[in-house]
Amino acid sequence: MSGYDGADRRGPDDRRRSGGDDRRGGTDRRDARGRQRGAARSRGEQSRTAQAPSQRRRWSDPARTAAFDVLREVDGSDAYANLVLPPLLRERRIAGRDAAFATELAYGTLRLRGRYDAVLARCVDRPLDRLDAAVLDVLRLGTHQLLGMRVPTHAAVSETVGLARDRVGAGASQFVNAVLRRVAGTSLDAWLDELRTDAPDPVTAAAVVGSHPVWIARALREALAGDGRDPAELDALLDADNAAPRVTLVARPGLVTADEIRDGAPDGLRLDPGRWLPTALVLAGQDPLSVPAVADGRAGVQDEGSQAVALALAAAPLDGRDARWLDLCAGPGGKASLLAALAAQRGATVVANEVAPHRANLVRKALRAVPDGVVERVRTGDGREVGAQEPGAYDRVLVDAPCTGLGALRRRPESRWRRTPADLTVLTGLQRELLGSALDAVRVGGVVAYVTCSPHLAETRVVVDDVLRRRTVDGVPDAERLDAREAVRTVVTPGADIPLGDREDVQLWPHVHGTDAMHLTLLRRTR
Ligand SMILES: C[S@@+](CC[C@H](N)C(=O)[O-])C[C@H]1O[C@@H](n2cnc3c(N)ncnc32)[C@H](O)[C@@H]1O
Repeated sequence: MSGYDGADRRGPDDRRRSGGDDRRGGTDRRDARGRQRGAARSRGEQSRTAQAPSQRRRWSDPARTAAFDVLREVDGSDAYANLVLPPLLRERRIAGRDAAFATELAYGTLRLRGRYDAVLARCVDRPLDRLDAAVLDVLRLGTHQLLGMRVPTHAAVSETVGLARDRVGAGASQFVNAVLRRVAGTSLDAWLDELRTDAPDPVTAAAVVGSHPVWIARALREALAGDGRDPAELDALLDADNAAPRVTLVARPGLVTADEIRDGAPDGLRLDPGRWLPTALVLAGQDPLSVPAVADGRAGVQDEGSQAVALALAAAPLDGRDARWLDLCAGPGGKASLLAALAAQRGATVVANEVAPHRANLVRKALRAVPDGVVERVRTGDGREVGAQEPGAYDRVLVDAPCTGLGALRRRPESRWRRTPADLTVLTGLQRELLGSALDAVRVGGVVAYVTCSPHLAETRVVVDDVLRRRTVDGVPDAERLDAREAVRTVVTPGADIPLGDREDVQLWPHVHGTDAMHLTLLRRTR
């Protein structure tokens, strides 16, 4: 081990100087194994043999530097990686394979941070929280290249050591070199066996190997069991959270069809049918905005699970008037636009409510292709007040409640490390109030869809049970559960045999359905 003590010895000017050279990126010179072909030559470096060892690899390559900068931004400013990385790649003109490499490196490292920290803790002679945070991020990036990507050991170590030298300092680079060689000395399978064996109990083992906080692994295991599934599926579920999700498009009914999207797509763009829904198309890798229908709002980017719950609300059986629909928590407008497209076909109108003004603006933008007159208004306000302000005014109401997002962890690489059990207390209180307001806002006989992108039982079944209990008079609640499975089955592609369990509510799962873990309960107001 080197004598590096974890301190960042360079001043900020040094850091700025070494970081200011990133615009050299943008060439498509990376080979399939993560090496940059001719990178040294393109930087005008001397040949390796002509250099003194201390001068070797003065610059790290742009893709690794970009991934490192994203990790620092996520760690230091609580930023969201998927908001930081794309503009950073554009600004530095990093494209093609380099962009794909930087994206996999940044997102994969963030997702698998828990697993890699457990490995690194076995290779470093002090607690990880005593390392300089930048050094720890460099080590995580190197470990992901070694254990999570197919980068050859030599390239992974030497390029990461170069990154450490550039971004942190020479002392750190020796330390990084020593630690990464220890990581590389054991295979991924052997590391995982060791982590599993050392864990105090099976859930902790699954959490460490599957790179989730233990409290989340425990909650997901309970949710699987609560949905009648085998808790042993936990490993598969955690694995699914660690895989990059595919980009799924929605063809908004009446505005465009899946076939029309395909016909209008640029040459060479691959669009496959969705797994469950006729409205869904899967895009292979490209920028969704290159699809004309996405650019003009007739289509959008939307997970198939999100499409399914919105379509199911519109398909739920309803007696009598079906003229006014409400989306109580609409921002940024994905489900509101799908509902509005359906409402246009059925002669209904939609009110979209959102508490955050900037997100209400996103809803307006998302609704731009919906025919005039269908959207009654986009209202900026607290959804908890709508029930009291407009009692019984709506025929269908969607409550897509703010939640922990534990069902969409694969989309937000860092979020699992930010969430805490304390978030549940705040969110579940809000969820109860929003569902109560929705039940007040719907007419007798009307339908409410309670939706979360979390399978956590405290956010799903417990909220619904509790709200119904509070609305009970003489032992009878004023709303009843409908069979949400039936509603979902009516909207899936004919012949698609979607597994939906044996409860009336629907819980989708990434490892089973390939969707986010969306929850749907359908309720009918009875009095
Ligand atoms: C899960 S997101 C909704 C996603 C949206 N339905 C879609 O498909 O694009 C929850 C939304 O609820 C909003 N929200 C939070 N508290 C709210 C409240 N008290 N009233 C209304 N909306 C609220 C959040 O700002 C967020 O935009």
